Amino acid sequence: MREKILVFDTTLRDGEQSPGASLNVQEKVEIARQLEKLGVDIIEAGFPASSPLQFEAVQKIGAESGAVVAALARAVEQDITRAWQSLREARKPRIHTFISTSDIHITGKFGSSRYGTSLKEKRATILNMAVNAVTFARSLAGDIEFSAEDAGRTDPVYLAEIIEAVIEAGASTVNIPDTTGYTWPSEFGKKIRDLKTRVGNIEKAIISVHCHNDLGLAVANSLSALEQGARQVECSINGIGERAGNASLEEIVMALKVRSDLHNFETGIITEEIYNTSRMVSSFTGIIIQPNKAIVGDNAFSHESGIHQDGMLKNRETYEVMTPQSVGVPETSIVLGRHSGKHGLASRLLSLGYILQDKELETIYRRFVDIADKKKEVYDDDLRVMMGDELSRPASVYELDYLHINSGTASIPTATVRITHNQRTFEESATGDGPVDACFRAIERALGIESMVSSYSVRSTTAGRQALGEALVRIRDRNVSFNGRGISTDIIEASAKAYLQALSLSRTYFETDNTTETIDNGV
Ligand SMILES: CC(=O)SCCNC(=O)CCNC(=O)[C@H](O)C(C)(C)COP(=O)(O)OP(=O)(O)OC[C@H]1O[C@@H](n2cnc3c(N)ncnc32)[C@H](O)[C@@H]1OP(=O)(O)O
Ligand SMILES: CC(C)C(=O)C(=O)O
Ligand SMILES: [Mg+2]
Repeated sequence: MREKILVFDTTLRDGEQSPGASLNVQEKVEIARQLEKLGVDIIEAGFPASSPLQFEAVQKIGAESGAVVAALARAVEQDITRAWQSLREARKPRIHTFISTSDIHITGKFGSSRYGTSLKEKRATILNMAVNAVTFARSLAGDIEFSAEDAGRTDPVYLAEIIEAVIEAGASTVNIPDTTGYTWPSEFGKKIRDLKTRVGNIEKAIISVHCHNDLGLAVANSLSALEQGARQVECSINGIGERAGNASLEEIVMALKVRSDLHNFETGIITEEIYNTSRMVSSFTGIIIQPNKAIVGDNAFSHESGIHQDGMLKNRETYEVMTPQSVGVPETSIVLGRHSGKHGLASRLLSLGYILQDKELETIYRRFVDIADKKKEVYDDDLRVMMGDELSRPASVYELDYLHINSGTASIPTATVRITHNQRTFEESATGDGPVDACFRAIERALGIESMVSSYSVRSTTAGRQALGEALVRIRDRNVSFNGRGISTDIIEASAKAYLQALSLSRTYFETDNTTETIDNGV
C-alpha cells in the first residue's frame, strides 16, 4: 500500500500573488473547477480579508467544490473572521492562518514596541498570537492549518516550540514554508526530520511544506521534505507565485510518479489533466510558460536534433522518461530544423504521404538543409511546398548557382547571377528598376536572351516572418507559354528560381519538339 501525499494547490492564492497575474471571480471559479478535475486535495482559493473580489471568489469556490477549500488569514481575529465568513457555505472549509517565525521577520516586520522590545519578548508575543489565532479559528471551523512563515530561516528550537503550541491549540495541519526559497534540499529535509523528533505531539497533525523557488530548489526541497515525513505538499500550476514562484505542482507530481521506484508515495492527481490545467492557468493569468519548462513547456516533448530524432523513432524511451499522453500532451513532436537528420525528415514526409526512395531522400534532404539553414523551424506546409516543387521539376534545368543583390533606398538595384546548365557556367550582372527586375535582367544577359516574362507574382505559402515565399513567373516563348515556380525564404531568390524554371521548361519543350500551348510545372 502506498502512502497518500495530499496535494494543496495554491495557484489561486500564492500563484495569484505573481506580479502581473490577477484573476476575476469567474476565472478563479473556472480554474478551481479544473483543479478539482485534476484531483487536487485542497484548493487555497484566496485571502478573503484582502478584497471583496477575493472574498466572493472564495465564497463561490467553497460552495461548489468537492475538494477542501482553504482561505488564508493573518493571525488576527479580523482576518480569520472574514475567512470564516467566506467559507460558511463551503462543503469542506479550511481556515489557514499564519505568522512569521524567523528572527529576521520578527525583528524586521514586527519592529513596533507593541510586540515587545527584546527579541525574546517579540518571540513570546508571536507565539501567543499564533496560539490565539488557531484557538479562535478552531472555535469557528474544524479544519485549521497553521503556517510558520519563513520557517526555512527559523531557529529550529523556537520553530518546534511554536508548532507544538499550535497543534495543542487545534491545528490539524502545520505548514513549514521556505518562504524565501533559501534552504537546500538536505537542510530542508533535516528541518522536517527535526520537527518529528522535537515536537512531542507532531503525530496529531499533518506536516505540510510550502517551498518557494528563489534558488530554483522549490521542487527538490519539497521532495526532500516528503522523504523526511511531510505528507502535504503546497504547490501551484506552472510554479507561479510570489517572486520566482512556488514549487510547481506538475513537476512534483510527475517526479513522484515517474520515480515511484524510489519511494512509497502516491498522489490523487489525474496526471492526464495536467496540460489542460496548465494552459488554462497560463491563459487566464497572462503568464506565459517558458518553452523549456519541465512537463508543460512547448519543448518538453519536442525533439530537434537528428541523433535524438533517430533514437526516438527507433524507441521513444531513448529520450523520454514519460509519455506526453501521461500529462495530457497529445503527442511527441519531432521538430524539423537545422539539426535534423534524414530519419526525422523521412518519417515526417511519410506521415504527409510521401514515400521516398533513398536517392530521392538524398536530393530532398539537401534542399531541406538549405531551407532549414535559413529558417528556425521547417513546418509541414514548408515540406509540402518543397515536395510539390521537387516533384514538378523539369528534366533539363538551369540551376541558380549564385545570386547577389545590392539594393537599398539610396542605391541602384544591381544583381549578379551565376547559372549552371549542362556543366557550363553563365555569369552576369545587371541593374534594374528594383531588385527583381535587376535579377531578371542579369539572368537574361547571362543566357543571352530577350525578356520573355509575361506575368509575375509572389506570395507567402507558409506562416511567420520566416515563411517560404513562392514566386510564379509566366514566360511566352515563340507563342507558347511556360509557368515556372520558385520557393525560398528570400523572395528574390524564389523569383530567380521561378524564372529559371520557366526557361528550363521552354528549353525542354523545344528540344523535344512538343506542340502544347501552355506548359507548367503543376502550379
Ligand atoms: C508569505 C505570504 O505570501 S503572506 C500573504 C501575502 N498576501 C497578501 O498580502 C494579500 C494581499 N494583502 C492585502 O490585501 C493587505 O496587505 C492586507 C489587507 C492583508 C493588510 O493590509 P494593511 O492593513 O493595509 O497592512 P499592510 O499590508 O500595509 O501591512 C501588513 C500589516 O500586517 C502585519 N502582519 C503581516 N503578517 C501578519 C500576520 N501573519 N499576522 C498578523 N499580522 C501580520 C504587518 O506587521 C503589518 O502590520 P502593521 O501595520 O502593524 O505594521
Ligand atoms: C502564507 C505562507 C504559507 C506563504 O505563502 C509563505 O510563507 O510563502
Ligand atoms: Mg508563499
